[in-house]
Amino acid sequence: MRTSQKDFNDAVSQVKLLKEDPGNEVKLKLYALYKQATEGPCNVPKPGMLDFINKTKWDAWNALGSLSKEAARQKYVDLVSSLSTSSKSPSPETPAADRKPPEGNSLVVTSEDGITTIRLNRPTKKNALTTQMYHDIIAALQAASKDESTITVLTGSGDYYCSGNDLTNFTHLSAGGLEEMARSGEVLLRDFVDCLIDFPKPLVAVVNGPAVGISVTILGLFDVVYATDRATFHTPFSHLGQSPEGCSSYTFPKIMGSSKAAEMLLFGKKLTAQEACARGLVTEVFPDGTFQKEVWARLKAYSKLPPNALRISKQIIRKQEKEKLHAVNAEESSVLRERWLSDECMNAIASFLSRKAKL
Ligand SMILES: CCCCC/C=C/C(=O)SCCNC(=O)CCNC(=O)[C@H](O)C(C)(C)COP(=O)(O)OP(=O)(O)OC[C@H]1O[C@@H](n2cnc3c(N)ncnc32)[C@H](O)[C@@H]1OP(=O)(O)O
Repeated sequence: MRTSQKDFNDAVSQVKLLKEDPGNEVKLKLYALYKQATEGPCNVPKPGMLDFINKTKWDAWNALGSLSKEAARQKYVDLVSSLSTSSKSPSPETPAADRKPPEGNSLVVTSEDGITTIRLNRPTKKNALTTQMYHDIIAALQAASKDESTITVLTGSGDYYCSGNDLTNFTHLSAGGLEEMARSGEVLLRDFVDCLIDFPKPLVAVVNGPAVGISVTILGLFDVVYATDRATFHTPFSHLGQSPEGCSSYTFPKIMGSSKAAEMLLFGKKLTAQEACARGLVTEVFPDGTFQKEVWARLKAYSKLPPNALRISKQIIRKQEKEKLHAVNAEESSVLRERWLSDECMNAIASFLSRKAKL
């Protein structure tokens, strides 16, 4: 059956009324089909490499090749109709457990039983770290260093611990363009990692699921790392045209030996929790079913230890390394600034944004 112009116009109006955001991948498909349906095959010049968003949209439109306007209209209408069906609000009978939890603040900080917990809370984005979240974690660590708690914990909500840097951070360009974005990224990264290096109390990572990128590299700066057996540890820097940060170029070889570190940091070998534990990056692995119960019981017991003794002991353990770690952090951050401006990195980010590549 042919799609009429009216069906198409109705579908265009329906998109504006969708109750749920259909996500970037679908929005990109809708954009491309709309352009093809209204203007025909893509014949406008390709946007520059730095113009991530418009380049991604152009790629999606261009990928439709010589698809006819009518076929594009039909695909657009079909896609919108599938979205309208799937985004109906849940009926009153839908059990609460089947509904998505509300996603409020991206970072939730709580203090209880002598433990300050900093929880990454963007489960639908696998707890990817936005620029604002780096600032908020710095502020939370600064507050935790002075509060009454004995131990500080970093963990995640949902099925992931953290998928690393939010790759859309690269698309928020200010008037200073990419150079300015890279410069401010360097400063933010250095401040964030400095804060972890200087953190005065026991710092524990409760790794509740897979960890990627910077959420893995900074583990070398934690005092204890507990992981569910579902966790994986992945540092795909070369795939992203980037280089290691979080002092991992120094801590990883020290923790696991240079060739095991190189396998992770150069070739992006993804480790299971057991492998990470065998290499010394993880302190202990727990079965997923009892992970939360066992870990929090253990931490509650540790939090009753005398806080000043813990603080002083941590200081003496870490003291010799601090200067070295700050120097490594400054160098890694500066190298990354240049990497972010490279074609290799820009192509990798553009590729993620256009959903051509998954790690
Ligand atoms: C200023 C400091 C800079 C510090 C430098 C740091 C460097 C790094 O951390 S490098 C590592 C960066 N991270 C990645 O490259 C991971 C990219 N993500 C993925 O490869 C995958 O999403 C996945 C393997 C983490 C999960 O795959 P899957 O289970 O199939 O789930 P989805 O891909 O559908 O993800 C759901 C949803 O979340 C969005 N998302 C996930 N990770 C990120 C991310 N790192 N940045 C931005 N967005 C992310 C993903 O796009 C999906 O969103 P929607 O399509 O809108 O649903």
